[in-house]
Amino acid sequence: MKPLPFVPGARPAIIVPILARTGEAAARQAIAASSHEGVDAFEWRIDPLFAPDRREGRDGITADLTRSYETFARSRVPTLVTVRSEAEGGYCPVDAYADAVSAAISLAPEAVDVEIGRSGSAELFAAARERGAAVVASGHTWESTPPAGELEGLFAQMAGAGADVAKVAAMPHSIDDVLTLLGATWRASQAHEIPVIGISMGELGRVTRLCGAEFGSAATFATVGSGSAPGQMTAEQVDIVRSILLRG
Ligand SMILES: O=C1C[C@@](O)(C(=O)O)C[C@@H](O)[C@@H]1O
Repeated sequence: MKPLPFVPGARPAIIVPILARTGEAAARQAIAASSHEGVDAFEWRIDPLFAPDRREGRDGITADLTRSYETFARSRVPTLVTVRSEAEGGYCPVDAYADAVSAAISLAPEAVDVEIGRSGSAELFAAARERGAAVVASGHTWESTPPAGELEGLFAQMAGAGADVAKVAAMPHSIDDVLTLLGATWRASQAHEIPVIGISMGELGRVTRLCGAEFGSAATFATVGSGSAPGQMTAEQVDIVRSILLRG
């Protein structure tokens, strides 16, 4: 288990997703979540601001982002800013994706999520680097869990593209799928220099959110309040298991 470049400390990180329709609501959630000691990073999911039913326009969104990010920047907790596209289970239309990630990068957060499967991802990697943000490359398969070779190929593609962190999330339909994801995560953690994150979603995959670090995963997404994906557990629950596994 390698530590994330944007999180101090070597223990598996607890990342709390912040998902709200406005920047102001997101900032309020971040303030509430920062009082939990076990929280190592926020993931501000800004894609709801780019949803097709929003009417602010790009200038209004930029103003909301900039104003609200001040709260994140003042926090002791580092922030990963994520735009999840509609293609991978989020709210941002694919044709607005690159522009939305550019807006995320211009906030100069500690880290930015870039979906490896979107066109223009290489340029976004470079832009994030230039701004000093670590790149968390990501790939999600919501329908099923691909075979181990494909999952390992995805991790390798991310590492080869120069990501600082490689993250893969897949939906299981059986315990075999969960084991496939855990095995691929373990082998990727041994094969690449960068930290990897492997998540099996839904009820079946919950064990990967609690014990993923034992299989080489550097972080887990856990909630304070509402969550951002099926199967997420509370930060409190994950923190208890983490301290048991670390024998702390
Ligand atoms: O990539 C991920 C992982 C995730 O999908 C999960 O299953 O916990 C939650 C998302 O918010 C995040 O961007």
